[in-house]
Amino acid sequence: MSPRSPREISVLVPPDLAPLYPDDPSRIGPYLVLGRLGQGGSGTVYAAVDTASASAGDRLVAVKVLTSPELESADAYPALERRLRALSGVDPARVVVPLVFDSDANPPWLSMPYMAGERLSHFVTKRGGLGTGKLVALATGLAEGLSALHARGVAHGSLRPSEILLESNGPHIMECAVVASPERMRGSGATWLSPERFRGGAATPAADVFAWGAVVAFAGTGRLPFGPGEPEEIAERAAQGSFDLTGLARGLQPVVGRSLDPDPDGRPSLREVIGAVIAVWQAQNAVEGGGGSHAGGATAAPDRDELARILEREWHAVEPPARVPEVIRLEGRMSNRRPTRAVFLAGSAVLALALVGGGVWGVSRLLAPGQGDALASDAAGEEAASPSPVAEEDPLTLVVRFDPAEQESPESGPWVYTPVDREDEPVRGQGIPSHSAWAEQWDAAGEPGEAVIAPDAAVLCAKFCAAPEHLFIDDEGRGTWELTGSDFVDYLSWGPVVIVEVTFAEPAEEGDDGPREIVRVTELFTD
Ligand SMILES: Nc1ncnc2c1ncn2[C@@H]1O[C@H](COP(=O)(O)OP(=O)(O)OP(=O)(O)O)[C@@H](O)[C@H]1O
Repeated sequence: MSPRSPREISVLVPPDLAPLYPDDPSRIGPYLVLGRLGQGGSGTVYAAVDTASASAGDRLVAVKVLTSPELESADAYPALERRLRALSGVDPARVVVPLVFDSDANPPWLSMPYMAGERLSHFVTKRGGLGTGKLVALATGLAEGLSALHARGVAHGSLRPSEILLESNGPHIMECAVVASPERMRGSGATWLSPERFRGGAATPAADVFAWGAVVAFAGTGRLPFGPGEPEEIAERAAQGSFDLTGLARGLQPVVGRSLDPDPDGRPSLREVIGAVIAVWQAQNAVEGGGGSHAGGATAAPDRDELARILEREWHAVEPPARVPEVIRLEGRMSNRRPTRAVFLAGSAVLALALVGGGVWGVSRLLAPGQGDALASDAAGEEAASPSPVAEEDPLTLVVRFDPAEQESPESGPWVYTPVDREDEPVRGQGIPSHSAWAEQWDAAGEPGEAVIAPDAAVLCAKFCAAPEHLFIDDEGRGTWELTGSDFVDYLSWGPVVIVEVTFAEPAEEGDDGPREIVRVTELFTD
């Protein structure tokens, strides 16, 4: 057996992974794309590899490229960013939450843990309604997941059986990134839409409680609670509170019935829902001689231990098919957005024109004394006769723009940067701008140059660290999250444009005109 090359890694992939289409991306953000998991109304989901993960079992992620109609308007993107950021902080026990996302990308994408299991819709359609124990576990698990979302200010808005995954350790709520519009839901999704949502109302916690009731009724009976028919007929019955819960475990009928109240104010809170379902389980277990204290009740605080106990005792989920090991070669891992030479040259010409009148915002704060002068002389065109942008007067510290789309060799370098500055003070406290919106606030202030990035360079990033919980900016708008030069290089092979302050190493020898070495990078950003 020959030893595996360090450029190969082993990944456990699903046995039935569909191949990529010719136009599918081979790389999304930091991930290598392996195959297709499926396509829905809001985008395409790919199986992809997190090459940074050390364990074969955890390397597989699902990456969803969002192309939903809800994202067609420009103002949808800031809202998407806020929502993804909030979702990243949701307790992942019962909700599939984003690991990394890029809402600036075109199209935006998010990665999530790869989840194997069966959708509730398929499960019930194939096997009929769930038994009481499993139904109670599903009902509490979903209510717990919705509570976790609401605790972060996120209403799901489009909960339905096809977005509930029955996984080996319990149910999981999926598809939280984009709220399906009432128009999109009205077709086949009318059953799960509360009357106020069907009329076009916003996603709210009360509407999620309604969807919870409809899903639990369906899961318990195998039938649609408002019966079959055209969406308008179903909505009419929902608006009249005309549901049929025959066959649903008797103890659950009152709380499910109240959840389906056409009036949002008449619906129980999730806390009441959880208390009521726990009480049903405890009563049943007492009758059957099982354990369980009778401390539940419709308004008691949900008991996390009891929820865990219910799942442990009652959840016998479908075991997913075993994943198979696959060796992935990392060679040829390249950005999908490599520029042509023509694009780069065109960009340089525009930058040369932009030199005159370059501003100096932050230069006094961001550069050492005297370095602003060097930039000003660049702007006045004194460098025009110089053969190299890295001539002797170049400062050791410079504010620059790295645009991954301009990198000829995003993995091996040298890396192209453009000096930038700005005239105005950035407005703070207006929310976090996108990478591109932030970069546009900076003007070119010098010719592009080439540098190498020391793998162990100190890197303080703000937004480009990508994982939202890593966004730490100090009072001066500088990144505080520590990475290394290697991480920054990796980012340059896939990420959006970034504005950073770089510090170069002292030239080894007088007159050395090779690419300068960057030993420190600090991302500049506002909040
Ligand atoms: N985290 C994940 N892990 C594994 N597979 C996933 C994951 N997320 C989605 N999938 C799979 O990707 C496919 C598409 O899912 P997606 O939720 O985008 O579409 P959908 O539910 O079919 O339609 P819609 O977008 O209209 O809800 C489905 O087969 C789904 O099981």
